[in-house]
Amino acid sequence: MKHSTDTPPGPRLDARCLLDALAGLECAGALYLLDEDGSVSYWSSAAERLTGHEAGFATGKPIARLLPGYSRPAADEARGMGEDEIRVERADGSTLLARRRFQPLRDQDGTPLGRLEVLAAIETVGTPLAEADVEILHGLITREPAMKQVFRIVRNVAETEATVLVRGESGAGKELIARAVHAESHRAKGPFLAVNCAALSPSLLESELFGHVRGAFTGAMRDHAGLFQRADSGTLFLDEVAELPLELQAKLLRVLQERSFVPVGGDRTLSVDVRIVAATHRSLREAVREGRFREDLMYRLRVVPIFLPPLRERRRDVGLLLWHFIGRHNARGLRRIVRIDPDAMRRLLDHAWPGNVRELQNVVEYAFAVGRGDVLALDDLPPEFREEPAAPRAETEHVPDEAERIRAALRRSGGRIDQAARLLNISRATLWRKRKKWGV
Ligand SMILES: Nc1ncnc2c1ncn2[C@@H]1O[C@H](COP(=O)(O)OP(=O)(O)OP(=O)(O)O)[C@@H](O)[C@H]1O
Repeated sequence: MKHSTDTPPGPRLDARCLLDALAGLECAGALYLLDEDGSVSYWSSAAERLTGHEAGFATGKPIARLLPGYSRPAADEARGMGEDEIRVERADGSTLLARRRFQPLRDQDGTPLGRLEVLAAIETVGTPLAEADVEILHGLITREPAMKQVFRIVRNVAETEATVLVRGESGAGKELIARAVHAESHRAKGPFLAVNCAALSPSLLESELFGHVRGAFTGAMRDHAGLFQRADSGTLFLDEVAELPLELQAKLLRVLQERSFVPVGGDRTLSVDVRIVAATHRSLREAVREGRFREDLMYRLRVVPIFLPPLRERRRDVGLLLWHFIGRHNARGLRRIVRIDPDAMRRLLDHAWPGNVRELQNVVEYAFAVGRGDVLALDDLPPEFREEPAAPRAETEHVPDEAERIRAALRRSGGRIDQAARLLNISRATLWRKRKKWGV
C-alpha cells in the first residue's frame, strides 16, 4: 500500500492506548501515573482490582487521600528509579502491604512531570478491625477523628453530672452514646432506662415517665412507679426529646431543676437522683422558634451538646463497620465472608446512608441472608444498591432525597407501613402518597 508523502504514516496509538498495553504487560503489579503534585492521572484496571478504587473515582484525586497511609518515595530515591515497601488502606478499609517500584517522569528538557508507580501485593494484612487507629467505646467503633473527639467528650462528661444532649440522624448511634455516658460514669452499676418520647401518647408518656397512683385515671388499678423512680441512682435516656408534649416539658424542667416530681394523680413529691441523657434528630433551637419547645428546658438539656456526624461524613467508618458486622456474622458460621468485591464496595462507599449505621447493619444482614460464598458480591446487596444509579459522592455534602429516605424507613421497618410512617414522622396516608409519587 502506498502512502502520500506529506502525511507520513505515524502510529495510530495514543498515550492511553500505550499505557493500557503497558499496564497489561505489568502482570505482576498495578500500574498508575501521578502528576507532579501527587494526583492520579492514570489508573490501570490492575490498580482498580488491587485497591478497590475504580479509575473514574481515582483519577484526579491526590493519591495520599485515595490511599490512606500512602507516602512518597524518600526524597533522594525519588529522583531515580527505585523500589520500596508501603502499607496503604484499600477501599474496603483493609490494609495492603505492597512492594512499590517507581520511576520519575520528565519531559525532554528534564522538567519533572510526575511519577509512574507499580504496586505488587505482598499481603493483605487483614480487615481494618486490627488497625492501630481503631477506637472502641462500649460497643461503638470508629477510626474517624470526628468520632474520636465524641468519644473523648463522652469520657470526660461521664465523670460529671452534666445533662447531655446528643444530636444526630436516625441510626447514627445516639442510644449507644447515651449508654456509653452511663457505663463510663459512677452510675454504671445503677439502672439505664430509655424511652422514646415520640412513640407514646402524651398521657401514656406522662405516666410512663412519672408514674401514677392507684385511681389516678380509669384503669389505674394500682400504684405504678415511673421511669424516673425506677432509674434512681442511674441514667434515663430520653430519645426524640423534641417530640415531648409541651404539657410534659414543665414537669421535666422541674425534675431537672429540683430533682423531684409528683406522680400522676398523687399528692406526694418524690425525690430522685437521675442523670438525664437526651437525644434528638433535629434542632431543639428550631423547635423553640416554632413554639413547640420551651427555651428554658432546651438550655437545661443541652448543658453538654454532642453532635454525632452522619455515616456519610465518616467514610472510613463504612469499611470498618462493614467488617465489624461481617465479623459478627462470620462467627455464627453459616457463611464466612473474607473479601468484598470492589464493585460492591464502590456502591457501598457511594451510598448516602440515610439510615446510618443501622442501615449498614441491615445491609450486612441482607448479604448473609441472600448470598453465599466467601466474597461479598454486588448481587448480595439489597436491590437499591444494584438498580439505582450511584448517588452523588458523599464528599459533596449529599442530602438524601425523599425516595431514598422512604426506602430506608421501609427497610428498617421490615416493610411495615405504620412503623415506616412513624420513622419518617409522617402519616400513613402521606407515606402512601409519597410512595406512589416516587414509585417506591
Ligand atoms: N459506631 C458504632 N459502632 C458499632 N455499632 C454502632 C455504631 N453506631 C451505631 N451502631 C449500631 O447501629 C444501630 C443503631 O444505633 P442507635 O440505636 O444507637 O442509633 P440512634 O441514633 O439511637 O437511632 P434512632 O434515632 O433511630 O433511635 C445499633 O444496633 C447500634 O448498635
